[in-house]
Amino acid sequence: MTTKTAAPGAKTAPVVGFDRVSKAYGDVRAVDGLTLELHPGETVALLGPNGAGKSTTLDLLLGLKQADGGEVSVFGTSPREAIVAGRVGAMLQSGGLMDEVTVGELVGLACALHPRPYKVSDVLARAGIAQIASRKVNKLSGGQAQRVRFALATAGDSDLIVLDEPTTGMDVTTRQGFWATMREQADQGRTVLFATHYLEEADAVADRVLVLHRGRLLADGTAAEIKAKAGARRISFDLEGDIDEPALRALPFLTTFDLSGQTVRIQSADADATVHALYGLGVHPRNLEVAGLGLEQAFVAITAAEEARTK
Ligand SMILES: Nc1ncnc2c1ncn2[C@@H]1O[C@H](COP(=O)(O)OP(=O)(O)OP(=O)(O)O)[C@@H](O)[C@H]1O
Repeated sequence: MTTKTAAPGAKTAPVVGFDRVSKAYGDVRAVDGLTLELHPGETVALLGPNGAGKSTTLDLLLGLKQADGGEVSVFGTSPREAIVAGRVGAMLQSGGLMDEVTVGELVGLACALHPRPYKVSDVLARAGIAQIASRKVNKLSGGQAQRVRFALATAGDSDLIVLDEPTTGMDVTTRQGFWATMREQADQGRTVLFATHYLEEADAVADRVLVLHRGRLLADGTAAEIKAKAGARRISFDLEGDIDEPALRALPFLTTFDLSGQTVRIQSADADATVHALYGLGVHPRNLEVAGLGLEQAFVAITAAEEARTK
């Protein structure tokens, strides 16, 4: 395997280009004027609540669905041309696996169809399914079937790997192995785009996070930038004696409030102002901690704010 690098100064087409792309199902705007570019070597997580348009976006990118408006390009060509040229490997959520064949036969077929195939034995080993190569595909557990889909996505030397919720059903060890392999792929210059509901995975693995909401891009940046964009901070402290809960709940800029025993945990859109007002109540908080949001909390804050804004 060689590392993929562009010639210095070369003007290359983006790996993926979405230019004002829309796709509706009846009244539902699944993808709504989406514009974005992906670049070589990026590992990009696509996040969004249920129904945000993640799968539709990936289907448009893979040419499995046609946009109603706008343009989708992959390596400067149509999705279909890029796929025929073997530049894209994909692992879809529940992509059908041919039931009556064995794992080895199916992976062998994927390798045979790829213009730049890897050795079948290498693909099986990388996906951790060499031991089950002779098993019929319809006899697999959910996690094993996911590994087979992963093997199909990496049957050849593709420049872009697209994964729709790839680790659903995988146990922790398999998941770790899976991401280690993906990191290798990205280190070799491949672009990896994955949709996920596991925000800790996005935080750990992706160097760019896209947050979709109702088919539109709500945030685009590193996980750290997304957390900063959410703005809010977590504040926790302990109080002694009687607690005036209504007064605490009335503190300014609170977005959440939780009182458990003598411990108060809140989120605030302006931690400085909240803490200032807290001392203004004349209480003496102990073990005061102010921390940034995790990606999961930032995601919830950003999408909730958008829900409130568009209500
Ligand atoms: N074939 C279809 N016919 C009608 N509506 C559809 C179809 N596919 C998707 N939708 C609708 O389009 C919207 C976007 O769906 P999509 O599957 O792209 O979202 P998603 O972000 O992948 O969701 P999830 O996280 O639940 O998988 C949803 O409102 C969904 O109900």
